[in-house]
Amino acid sequence: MAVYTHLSAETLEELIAEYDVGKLVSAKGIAEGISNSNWLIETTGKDGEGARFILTMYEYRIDIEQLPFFLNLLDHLAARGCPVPATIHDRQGNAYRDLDGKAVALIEFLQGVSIGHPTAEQAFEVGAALAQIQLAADDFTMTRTNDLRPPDWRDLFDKCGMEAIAGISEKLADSIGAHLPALLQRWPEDLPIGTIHADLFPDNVLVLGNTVSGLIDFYFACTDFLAYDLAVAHTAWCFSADGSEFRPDISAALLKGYASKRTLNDEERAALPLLAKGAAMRFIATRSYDWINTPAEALVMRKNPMDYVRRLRHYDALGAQAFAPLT
Ligand SMILES: Nc1ncnc2c1ncn2[C@@H]1O[C@H](COP(=O)(O)OP(=O)(O)OP(=O)(O)O)[C@@H](O)[C@H]1O
Ligand SMILES: N[C@@H](CCO)C(=O)O
Repeated sequence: MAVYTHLSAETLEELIAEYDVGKLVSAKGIAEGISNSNWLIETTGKDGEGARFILTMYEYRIDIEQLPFFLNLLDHLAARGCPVPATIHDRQGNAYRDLDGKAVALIEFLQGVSIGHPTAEQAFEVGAALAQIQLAADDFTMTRTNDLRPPDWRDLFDKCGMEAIAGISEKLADSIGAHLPALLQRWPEDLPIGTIHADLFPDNVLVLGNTVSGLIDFYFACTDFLAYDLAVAHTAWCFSADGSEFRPDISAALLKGYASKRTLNDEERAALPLLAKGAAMRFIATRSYDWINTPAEALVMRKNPMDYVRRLRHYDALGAQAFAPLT
C-alpha cells in the first residue's frame, strides 16, 4: 500500500485548480511504492481532451529541502528527451506545493509497465537508458551528496546492532563481517562522477515492449560515481528475485546497452566487481535497517536483506567474470 494520507475530493479539486491542467475528473490511490503516497489523477485536460498525471505526496525519508534537486533533475532530463516524467508547475511556477504541511508535486504520467523478468533486449535498453540519463545530466548544475556511501552503511549496521542482525540470520551477520571492512578500506576515490539515479530497480523502470518508456523514482539520485550507478542496476536486474541465480545473458545485455552510449574507462571497468559488492551491501544495509525497524504488522512489505546477501556471494565468487564482456 502506498496511500498514507486521505485527501478529500474537495481538497484534491482545490489543489488541481492551482494547475493549468483542466478540472479534476478522478483520483485513484496507487498501491505500489513504499516511501510516498501516489495518486493517478485524471483531469479534463487543458483543451478538454483529458489528461493523466501522478500526484505524489512526500511522506517520509525525503528531506523537503532536497526536493528542488530531485524535481529540477526530472525537468532537466525530460527537456533533453530522456524518458523521465517532467514535473507540472502550478500557475505561480512552483514545482511543488504545501498541502496541510506536506509537500506535493504533480508529475507527468508515463505509459508502460514494470517488468519482473526482463528479456535480454529489454535489459540492453535499460542499460542504454541509464547511460542516456547520466550523459544528459552532464550539464545539470545542482549536486547532492550520496547519503548511502560505505560509512553510512556501517552507521546503519551500528544502529541495528549485530545481535539484531544475527537475529534475522547468522549468515547475514557473517557476510557483513566478511565484506564490510574491505569495502570501507578499498572503496575508490577518483572514478568519474556525475548525477546518478542510484536505485534503478525494475520497479522504477516502465517499458512498452522493448522500449523504455519511463524511468521513475529519482528520490535516491545524487552525485557519485557513474559506474556505481551501473553496479546498482546490475545487482537489481541480473539475478532471480531472491538472488539465488545469476543471469549472465541479462548481465551481458545490460552492460552492452550501457556501453552502447557511454564508454567506461579502464579504472571503472576494473572497479566494477568491487562497486557491485558495495551496491549489494548498500541494499543489505537499508533492508536490514528497515527489517528491524518496521513492525511485522505494518502495512508496508519488508524487503528481505538475504536476497542481497546471495547476490554478494555471487559477486565474490565470480569476480570480474560477472561483468563480461566489459571486463
Ligand atoms: N510518472 C509516472 N508515470 C506512471 N506511473 C507512475 C509514475 N510515477 C509513479 N508511477 C506509479 O506509481 C508507483 C509508485 O511510484 P514510486 O515507485 O515513485 O513510489 P515510491 O513510494 O516513491 O517508491 P518506493 O517504493 O521506491 O519507495 C509506481 O510503481 C508506478 O506504478
Ligand atoms: N530498491 C530498494 C529500495 C529503495 O532503496 C530495495 O529494493 O531495497
